[in-house]
Formats: sequence, structure tokens, C-alpha cells
Amino acid sequence: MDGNSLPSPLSAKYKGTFGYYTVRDRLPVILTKVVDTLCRMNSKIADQYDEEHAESLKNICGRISQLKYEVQTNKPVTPIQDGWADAIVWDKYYKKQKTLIDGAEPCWFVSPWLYMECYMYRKIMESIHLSKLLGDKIDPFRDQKEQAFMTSQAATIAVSMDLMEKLTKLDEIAEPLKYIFVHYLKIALWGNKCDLSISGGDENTQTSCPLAQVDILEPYILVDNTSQVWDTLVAIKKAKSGHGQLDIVLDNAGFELVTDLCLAELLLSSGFVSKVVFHAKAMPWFVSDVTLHDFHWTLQMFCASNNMGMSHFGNLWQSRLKDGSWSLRVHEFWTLPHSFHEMEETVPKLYAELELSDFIFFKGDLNYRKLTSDRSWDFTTSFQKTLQGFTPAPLCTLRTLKCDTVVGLNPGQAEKVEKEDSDWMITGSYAVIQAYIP
Ligand SMILES: O=P(O)(O)OC[C@H]1O[C@](O)(CO)[C@@H](O)[C@@H]1O
Ligand SMILES: [Mn+2]
Repeated sequence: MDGNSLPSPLSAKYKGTFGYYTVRDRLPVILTKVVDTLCRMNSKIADQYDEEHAESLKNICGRISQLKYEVQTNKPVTPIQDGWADAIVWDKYYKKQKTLIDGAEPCWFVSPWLYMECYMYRKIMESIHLSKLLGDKIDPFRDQKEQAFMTSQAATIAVSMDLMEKLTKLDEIAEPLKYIFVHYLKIALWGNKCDLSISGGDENTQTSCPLAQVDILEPYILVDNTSQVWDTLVAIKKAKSGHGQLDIVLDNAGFELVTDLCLAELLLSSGFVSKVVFHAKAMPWFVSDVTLHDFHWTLQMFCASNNMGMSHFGNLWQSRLKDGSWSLRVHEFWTLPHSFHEMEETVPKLYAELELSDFIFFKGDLNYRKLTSDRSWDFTTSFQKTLQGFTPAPLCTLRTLKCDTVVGLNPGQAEKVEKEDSDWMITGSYAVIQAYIP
């Protein structure tokens, strides 16, 4: 427990935990990969620009190597110095963290894991931003994200074709809409298996057929509030006469984004809502998270595809962005270390914006950690309690478990799963669909 009687935040200070292994082993591997990727860009940068740019790239690599050294030797956190607007918020957060450890310096194997992991990605971007020549030109994870999209082509085609067929026959098919919804909700859930930070940046894509997998994976959903979500969406449709707004706080690019777009399309074209707002990251984040660029690039890939389903949706989705039924937002809050219960005080405008939503989906593990403030909660603690008042609208988290915290389980459930698979919390093999409907 910490000072205000909440369970302690997960931290690398607890040896043998996943947070400890992440900071000790996985983060340095990710940093090494970033340096390798940037080094490999060297000749391209020299050709595209000039030697001065290539020199600048070397300096970026030097700063990131230094960061790796700091992680491995448990050095204290230093301020963000790239002059970006969020630097002040990071500084405030740092000061607050300092008071929690009696004025000692926050550092890698002492401070909350969530803070340190977010700080690492922010420091990578600082290293890049500090280059005057290349500061706004490099996404160190872009190649990996694009490759992940490419290698899940077969799965992307399968869902695009299936959805197109279902939507064009919506009035004729016997299959109840609820069944189609449940299917696409679960495809979007399992899409979250495909992130690139859990695999240390190694390939981790959807190669098997996602449509068939949904049924097979059913026993691995530990909490399933799908019916509640469906009932709420039906009620929203009625109350708003189909003019409600859905928000999706995105997680990863590649196949996961494809599944999110399909879910959004289903809810829009079947008249549940008339507007979908997607929230993407303001900078490259946790290897595979969607940035504005990734979102637009994905749509371009759909448009350019010679598969009928993909090009159909590519063109439709571009038109949705133009007519405003889809919109894309970025806010710096999603790349801060804060838990979501701190949103209302930290960025009241974003909170107020989310209050306009009729329903919000939060995708992925990191969003889950921030919803529940990444603490060692008792497994049976209610999801609502762990939200600590973060309730801008009815919400639902679609998350595969990749970090050792989870709440809302039945008594004895965790112990039972532990016996099935001792790594159940960290491999993305299990999942939750957890809703809070006020
Ligand atoms: O892309 P997702 O689902 O948010 O997963 C990212 C997660 O991967 C990890 O790096 C692996 O545990 C976590 O630190 C992080 O929460
Ligand atoms: Mn992610």
C-alpha cells in the first residue's frame, strides 16, 4: 500500500516482477534496436539530405545510447529539454514523484514502472527533437510498423472482405446484428495481441485467420462485459436517434488498427452512431502505437490495394474523414505518464471533450494500465474502483494482458488461470472486455 492506502504502483524495485524484467532486460533491447535502426538510416539520410544531416543522426544515436546506459545503471530522471509544450507537465510530474519518495531522485529501478517506461519513450523522442535538422523528420519505429501492416495482409484482406459482404447485405442476412457486433468487438480485442513493444520490437503480426480465431480464443477472455456494451450501444442509438458519438482511444498500428477501423465502420454504418472520433498519439510511442502519420498511411494502403474489400474501405474511410463522420484527434495527454484519473485536473479540456462522447473504447494494455493506475490491485477489486473517478462517458477497455495487473476477476479465478499458465498476465494470451457504464 502507498501513503493514501491504495496498493503500490508496479515498479522495477520489486525484483522478480515483470516490471523489473522489463526495465532490466526489455527496455535496453528496445533502445538497442532504435540505435541500430537509426544507424542503418545513415547513408539514406546522407543521400537524401547531406553530411551535416548524417552527422546530426549520429548525435541522436549517441544520446539514445547514453539513455540506455542510464537505464542500466539506474541513473536519475533528468528534465525533458526539447522545448516541446509537454515538457512543463513532465517537470511537474517529476516533482510530484519526488515528493512521494521523500525528495529522493526518481530513477529506473525505484520509481513507478509506468512512469519510467513512458519517460523512456519520451526521452527517445527528446533525443530526436534535439536535432535541429532531423527533429521533426524521424519516427524510429516507422519501418517496423509498416512491416507489421504488410505482413498481416492476409488477415486484413479476410476481415475487409467479410465486413464488406456483411455490410452490403445487412438488411437481407439472417445473422442478427448483435452477432456481427460481438464478432467484430472480439476481433478488435484480439487485434491487441499484435503489439511490437511486448516482443521487444520483433515481428508480432496477425498471420492466422482472425475470423476463425475468435471462437477458439473465447475461453481466454477472463471478463466479458460484451452484453452490457451491446445494451448500452442499443440504448444510445435509441436515445440519440442514431446521432451519437463514439470515441476510440487507439493503441497499435498494423493489424490492430485495421480491426479498430472495422469496428468503427460497423457501428457507424449500422446506425448506432453518426460520428467516430479516433484518438492517436502525438509522437511515436511504445514502438507500435498509432500516430497521425500511421493512421493516414494505413488508409492510403487500403486505397492503393488491389483487393476489392480493402480499396472499398480505403475510399469510404477517406470520404468519412472529409465529411466529418470520422475524425482524428491527437492530444499530448496520451503520451504523458499520467493515469487517466489525473486527466480532469491535468487537462480539463480533453476531459470535457470526452464527456461529449456517448461511448469510449480504450484499446490495449497501456491504456488499461493508465485506466487502473498500474497498481498491484487485488484481482477481485472492482474495475469501477480502480478508475478512481475517471468516468467521462460510458467506457469499455479491450485489452490483452501484457503486464501483471488485472482487476474485476471472480474470487479464485486468478488462481485457476495461474495453474493453466503461469505467464497468463504477460503474454497477451488472455484478455478482458471490461466496461464501466454509469
Ligand atoms: O500496445 P499495448 O497493448 O498497450 O502494450 C504495450 C505494453 O507492452 C509492454 O511493453 C509489455 O508489457 C507494456 O509495458 C505495455 O503496457
Ligand atoms: Mn501499444
